[in-house]
Formats: sequence, structure tokens, C-alpha cells
Amino acid sequence: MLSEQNLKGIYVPVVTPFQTNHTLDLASFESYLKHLLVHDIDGLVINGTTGECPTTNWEEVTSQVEIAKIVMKQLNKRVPIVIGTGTNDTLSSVKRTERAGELGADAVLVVTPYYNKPTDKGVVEHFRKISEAGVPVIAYEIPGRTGIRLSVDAIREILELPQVIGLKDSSGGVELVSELSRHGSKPVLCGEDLLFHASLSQGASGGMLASANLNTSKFIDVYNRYISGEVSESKKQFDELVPLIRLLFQEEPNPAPLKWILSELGWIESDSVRLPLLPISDPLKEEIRKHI
Ligand SMILES: O=C(O)C1=N[C@H](C(=O)O)C[C@H](O)C1
Repeated sequence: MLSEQNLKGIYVPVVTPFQTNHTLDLASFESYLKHLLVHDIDGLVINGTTGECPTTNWEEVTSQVEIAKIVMKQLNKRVPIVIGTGTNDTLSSVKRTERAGELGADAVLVVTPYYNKPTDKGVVEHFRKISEAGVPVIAYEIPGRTGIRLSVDAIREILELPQVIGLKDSSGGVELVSELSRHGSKPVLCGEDLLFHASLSQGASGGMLASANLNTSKFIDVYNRYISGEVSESKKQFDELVPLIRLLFQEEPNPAPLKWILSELGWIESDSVRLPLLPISDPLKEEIRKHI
């Protein structure tokens, strides 16, 4: 199980590969994981935004977790598994969290409830109920996707819940991580890929980064160099990653660009995404080709 003591380093949110008819492609998932798990990453995230959680069902999540366990066994490697279980319905999130626990999740990733615009107090209660399911919780603040921005006080209250082990911060800046770490906080993982290095310098303990599916060893190097005090070399390495990170997020929505690259690399069979997402445009493909 993950805990606040070991929530650090590079966590990679994985894509959910689909066949061209949009059904789950478990063969691709298996071969993709075999490529990814060559690297010494600190955790895998299944059913995050990158895993297209708005359009997957629980059966599909279960199959992916089972495949991940099989691949890890084959590779004789145990990497913590984080499962995305957060929805905007507290009861459903609790049930998913309990099921994730039964599947052997090391932690769950729970996004701030989106769309129904609860108050800070309601969101704290949402996390309290989910945390009572007995599985370590990583709270996930991403106002750009959820439509609400929590106050720092509400985030502190959530982080004080005993089963909440840390925060994934995609708040859009480094003010939050800076404010939390200034007063001593449970670990904060950066979830805003372009801000990874800046977040480390403000006290983040690592990153949960879709872009780390590519150039994985370089992301690990950025992190390792940073924590061993080689700050400027770490920044230099990170700067080299920036152009591709921009292309993964700024033109068309994650994970469509990433899936296209993974399919070009032959790691997954198809770049298929489920509606309302669409495969990326030809101009973006041309642009990305210059960087891979
Ligand atoms: O799947 C995730 O978890 C992530 N999602 C973010 C997003 O798509 O907004 C990006 C981050 O790299 C990880």
C-alpha cells in the first residue's frame, strides 16, 4: 500500500488502448505495459484522465488491473497501482474505491467532484466518506477540468483526513504547492506536466505525468537529479522535454496525442479514443513527427 511516507517520484498514468471498433484492447495494454515497466517508475495510474475514465466501465478497469498484475509478475517487478475512482457522485465513488481495494489497489486517485458545483464543505465531506473505505486516497485538484477551485483551507482539511495520503496538484500554477509545503504538508505530486520542474522547486514530491509515458527515463532522471541536488542539470534535461509536452496538451485533448504517438511507436495497435474525444488532426501529427 502507498502511504504519505512513500508517495514520491514518477507516477505514470496509462492509456486505455481500444481497437478500431472502440472495444478494449487488452493485448495492446499488455505489450504497452511491457515497454513501460522496463523503467523504474514509482507507480502506475489506471483509469485516470489519460485512461479515459469518463468513458470506461468498471469491468474494463478490472481487466486492466488484472493484466498489470500479470505483467508485473512476468517481469518480476512490483510497481504500486493507483486506480482512478473519483466521480461526482459520493456513493458511487465510495463503491468504486471499495472495489479498487478488493482489486489490490495501492491507492486510489479521487478527483474533486465536477459539474454539480458543491461547496468546499460538501467536497470535504465527499472525501471523508471515500476515505472511510479503507484504501489510501490521493486527492486530485484540477479546476480546469472540474469547474470548481477548492480553497487552500479546504485542501488542508482534506489532507488532514487519516486515509488521504497526498494531493495531485493540477491547479494550473505553483502557488498551491508552494503554500502547502511552506506550512508542512502531506506529499504533493505535480499533475501539470509543463510545471513539473517548477513544482519540484516549490516542494512537490514528484509528478503524476501523462507525458512520462514517453521519454520515461529522462523524466526519472529529471527527478533523481533534482533530489540529489543537481538542480540546473535537472532543469536542462526538463527543458528538452518541454516542446513535446506542449504538443501533448496544448492543441488537442489528452490522451489523443499520446495515443497516436504510442500507436506510431507500435506500443499499441490503434490510436482509437472514445467519443466525444477524437483522434488527432493531420496538422498536429505533422507537428509531433518533428519531435519523435
Ligand atoms: O491521467 C492523469 O492522471 C493525468 N491527467 C492530466 C490531464 O489529462 O489533464 C495530465 C496529467 O499528466 C495526468
